[in-house]
Amino acid sequence: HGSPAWATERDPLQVINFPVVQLHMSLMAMRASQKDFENAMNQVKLLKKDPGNEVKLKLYALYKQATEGPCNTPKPGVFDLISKAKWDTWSALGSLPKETARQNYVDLVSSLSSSSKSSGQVEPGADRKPPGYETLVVTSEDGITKIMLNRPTKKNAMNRQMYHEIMLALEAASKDDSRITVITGNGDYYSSGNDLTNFTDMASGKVEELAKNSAILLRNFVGCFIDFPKPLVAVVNGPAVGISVTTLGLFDAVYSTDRATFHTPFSHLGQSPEGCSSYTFPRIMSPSKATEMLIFGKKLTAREACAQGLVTEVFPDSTFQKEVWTRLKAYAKLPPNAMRISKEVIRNKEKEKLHAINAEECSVLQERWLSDECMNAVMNFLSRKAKL
Ligand SMILES: CCCCCCCCCCC/C=C/C(=O)SCCNC(=O)CCNC(=O)[C@H](O)C(C)(C)COP(=O)(O)OP(=O)(O)OC[C@H]1O[C@@H](n2cnc3c(N)ncnc32)[C@H](O)[C@@H]1OP(=O)(O)O
Repeated sequence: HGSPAWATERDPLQVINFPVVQLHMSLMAMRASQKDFENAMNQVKLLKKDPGNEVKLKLYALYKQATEGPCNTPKPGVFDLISKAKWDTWSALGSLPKETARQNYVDLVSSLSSSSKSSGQVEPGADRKPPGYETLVVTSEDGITKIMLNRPTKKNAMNRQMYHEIMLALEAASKDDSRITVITGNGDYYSSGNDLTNFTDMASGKVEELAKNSAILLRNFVGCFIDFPKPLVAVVNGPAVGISVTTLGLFDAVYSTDRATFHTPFSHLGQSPEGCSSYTFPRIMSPSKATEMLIFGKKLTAREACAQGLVTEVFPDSTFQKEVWTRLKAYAKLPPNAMRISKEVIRNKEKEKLHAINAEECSVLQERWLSDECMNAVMNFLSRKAKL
């Protein structure tokens, strides 16, 4: 975990990369003195749990408003995401008086300190808890390990952290005593695919090195799906885009709500297929149907994706969760060794081939990421000129 620059500047925010804690704004009527304000600044440095970026931005904005007044500095450029987020939050405070900002800052820190103290108490058995994830919620019950993508406000876009955490969660699930592993999304999307802000690092130079490292990350990520030993099921709770669609070809079953759509707009983004889809999709759905999706970016409805064989079964959205989980719980009662060995028999013949395809796709993409076509498409999205 690398701390972003804004967390290490001389702001009153010094810590990062712990799970988000719940924010409870205190409505204290008392006015905060300068001394209270200074105490609060010191308290922030002592917080045991990171309050999460949203709260830290709020703290930053209140601090600036309390000490400098309304924001009147120039708006940072589109690629300077962190400065822009700070600027946006400070600007949003408008003409809030300095005293009120100071009071709000003190109240906010006080609520964080009490929440940090109460969550610091050790629960019985806490030492047996699985490691925390920032971008996922991972649970295991009834023989099923559920890996839920958990960035709903970003439509579960996959940032670097999420790629790493999915790999870790799959590794853990392959070894735990569950029989089936499920990937699903929190909120209205399954996933909007690669987080396009992953590209903003390219603005900081060393682009070839970054593209090379990203290709390694992608290859390892897809490799985890190719090698996963237990039945792997996608519970597609909403629209799916990009890499969240292509990897479906490596799952053992894909259950979808009728609200979902399946979209791989690689040409629109100046990119090319990954997740072994250049191999799996033509086999699953026919070469020409795969062309429509992977080259022309045709978006499929869930029913169309089912007719093409990418989706195993579609359920009405109103009964989706209930029906799918009832079915999965029944499947999870089947003998685990038989399921694992059957998967081996079905998949092992293809494994070597899939790893070779994966390597080739990643090396093509490494070049694509450096192309004008790709950079223009990403910039259009980030500057709010384009959406899918
Ligand atoms: C060299 C660098 C390489 C990088 C690292 C490589 C790692 C491996 C790469 C693997 C290759 C993968 C390829 C793909 O997956 S291609 C697909 C990429 N995805 C997209 O192009 C989708 C972009 N998003 C959209 O078009 C729309 O957001 C969407 C249609 C999905 C939803 O529209 P809607 O209007 O309903 O919602 P919002 O746009 O308002 O979204 C809410 C907030 O979520 C943010 N968001 C959504 N999707 C993404 C995304 N993919 N990347 C970044 N951010 C995303 C959106 O900006 C909103 O944020 P704010 O509330 O802050 O505005």
